[in-house]
Amino acid sequence: MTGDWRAGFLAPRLRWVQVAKTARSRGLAALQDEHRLELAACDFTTGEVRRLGVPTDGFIDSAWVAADATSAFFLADEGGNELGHVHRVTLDDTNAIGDMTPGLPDYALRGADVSADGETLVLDIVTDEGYDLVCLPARGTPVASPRHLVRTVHEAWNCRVSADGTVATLDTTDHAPGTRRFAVTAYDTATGAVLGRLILPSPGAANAVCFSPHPGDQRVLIASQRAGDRSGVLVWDPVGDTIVELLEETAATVVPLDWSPDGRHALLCVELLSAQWLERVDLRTGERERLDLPTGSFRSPYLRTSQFGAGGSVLASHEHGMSPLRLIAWHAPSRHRVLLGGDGSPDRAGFEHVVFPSSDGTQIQGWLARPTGTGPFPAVVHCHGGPHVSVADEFTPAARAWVDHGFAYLTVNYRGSSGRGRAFEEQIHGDVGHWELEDLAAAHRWLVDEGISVGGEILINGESYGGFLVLYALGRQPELWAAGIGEVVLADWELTHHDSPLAMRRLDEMLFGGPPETHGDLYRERSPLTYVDEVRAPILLWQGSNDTRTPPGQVVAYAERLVARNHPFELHWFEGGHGFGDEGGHLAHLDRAIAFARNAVGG
Ligand SMILES: CSCC[C@H](NC=O)C(=O)N[C@@H](Cc1ccccc1)C(=O)O
Repeated sequence: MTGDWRAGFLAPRLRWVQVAKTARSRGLAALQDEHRLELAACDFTTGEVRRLGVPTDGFIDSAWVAADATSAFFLADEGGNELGHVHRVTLDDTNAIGDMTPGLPDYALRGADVSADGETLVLDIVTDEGYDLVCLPARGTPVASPRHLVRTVHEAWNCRVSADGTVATLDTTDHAPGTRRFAVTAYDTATGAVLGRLILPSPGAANAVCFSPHPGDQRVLIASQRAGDRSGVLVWDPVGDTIVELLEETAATVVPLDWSPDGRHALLCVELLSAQWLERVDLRTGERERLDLPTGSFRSPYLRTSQFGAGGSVLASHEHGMSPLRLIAWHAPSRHRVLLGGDGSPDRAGFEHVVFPSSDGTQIQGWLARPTGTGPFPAVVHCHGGPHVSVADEFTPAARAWVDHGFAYLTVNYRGSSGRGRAFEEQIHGDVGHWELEDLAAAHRWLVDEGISVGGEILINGESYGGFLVLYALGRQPELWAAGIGEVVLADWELTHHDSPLAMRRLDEMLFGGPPETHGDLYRERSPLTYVDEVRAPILLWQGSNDTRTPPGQVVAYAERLVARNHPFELHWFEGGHGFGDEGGHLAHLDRAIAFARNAVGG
C-alpha cells in the first residue's frame, strides 16, 4: 500500500466502457472525477475520451451506445431518483439531447438495447402498472408513443433486440413469480406475438446476453444457471426452435459476455473463487482458448463488462484491488496493450484472497487488504450491496484509504452473493439477514483467530443491502462490533417497501416471499429498526435525499429512535440518489468515516 490514496481516489478514472456493436473502435464510457460521474464518448484507436456533460450513476445499465456510435441513450432522472425518461445524446460535437419517449409517464428502467442495424431501440420500462417491453425507432424524430409489446406484473429484466430489429427478448419470471429464476421470452417486434420461451428446469435460470451480429439470424447467446452450481452457455433460436448447449461448468462459474462481430466466437468470463479470466469459445467447434491477460477481474455485475473489439480483438475491462479500470486490447497470445485508463503505475500488491468457515461449515470467501507489519490492526469488515452481486479483485480506493490509516479491510462475499451457484444465492430468501450475519460473525472470528485484529477493534461497514447488514448486525450482534458505518442504508423493510417504486418492491417480495401485507411479521423481525434499542456501538450514516432504493423516510425513523435513546450517531445527507456522484463528496465522507472509526477504537 502506498500513502498516495487521496490522489488515487481523486484522479479521473473510467468506471465502465461499452463498445458500439458495428463500430467497435468506438464506444461510451462512464468517467469519474473529483466532481462528477459523467458519460464520455471514446475512440479506442486514438485514446480520446470526450466528456458529454451528461451525469450518470455508475451502473453500466443506465446508458447504451448506439450500434454505429453516433449517439447514446440514457435515463435522465430527477436528482438521482432513477425515475424519468430515456434521452438520446448525439456523440458528435453538438451533444444534442432529446427525449425519446415524451408521451410516457416517468419510469424506472430494467433494460435497453439497440439493434445492430441502428434502427430499433427496445426498452424495459417499469411503472406502478408493471414491466413494459416497448419498441421505438432509434433514429429520427422521437415517436409520440412507442410500440407496446408486452406488460407483466412480475419481475422482468434485461431486454435484447436482434440485429435486424425484428425479434426482441425479455428475461421474464411469469413462470416462477417472486423468484429471479428468469426465463427468456422472445417477441415479434412488429406484433408483440410470443415467438418462444426458454425455461430451464427449476431451479434453473436463463438470461439473454446478446443476439447474433448478423441481420436475419435470430439466435441468442444465453447464460444458464442450473441446480448443483452448474453454469453454462447456450445458443437459442426462438424462431427455428433450436437450442445448442455450448458448454457447462460445475467447479467454476462461466458467464457469456459477447458474440464476436464475425459471428464465430463467444467471449466468456470464467470465475473460480479468487480468480476471473476471459476465454474465447469457437461457436462451431466448442474449442476454448484462455486469453493471456494480467490477473484481476474482467466483469462485475451491474458495473462493468468486457467485449469484443475491432479486427478480432477483445477489449478487456481489467481491474484489480489497487488498479483502476484499464481497457486492454487482446489480439493474440502475448499480444495485448492498454488502450485507455489505469493510473500508469506498475501493478502492485492489493487484495489477498481469503477463505474462512462459517458456523455451518460453509466456506466464505473475501478479500483482505492490510497494512504492512505484524498487527494486530483495527479492522473494517465490509458488506457489499445487492445482495445478489459479489466483490471480485476490483479497484477499491476506500480499501486503500483504510489501510493507509492503519486499518485492515476485509470485504466479504456473504451468503446471498452471486458467483457461488443458485443455492448459495437463494439461501437468504425467506430468511433475510440470518446467514449473512453468521458469515459476518465468521469474518470477525477469523480476523481475531488469525491475529490480524482484536475483538474490540472491529467495525462493520457497507452500502445499500450491505448497509442493512450493518444496522442489522449492530442490533443483533451488539457484542461484536466497535462501530457501524453505512451508506444508503436500509433500516426498515416495511417502510422501505411502502416508499419504493414497483421495480424495487418486487425485490423485497422475492427476499421475503411476499409483500408486507402477507409477510409483515418477517419484515418486522428482520428489520434493524426492531433492534435499535439493542445497539451499543456508535453509528455513522450517509444517505441520499432522492434515493428511491433505500428511501429517506425509513432512515429518518431509525434516527428518531436513536435520538430518543440519546445514542451516539451521525446522519449526513447528500443531494442525490443511491450513491455518490462525486468523488469529492465520497472522499469527504471517507475522511469523516476514518476519523469516526479511530475515535471508536480509541486510536
Ligand atoms: C432492497 S436492498 C437495497 C436495494 C439494492 N441496492 C443495493 O444493495 C438494489 O438496488 N438491488 C438491485 C440491484 C443492485 C445491486 C447492487 C447495487 C445496486 C443495485 C436489485 O437486486 O434489484
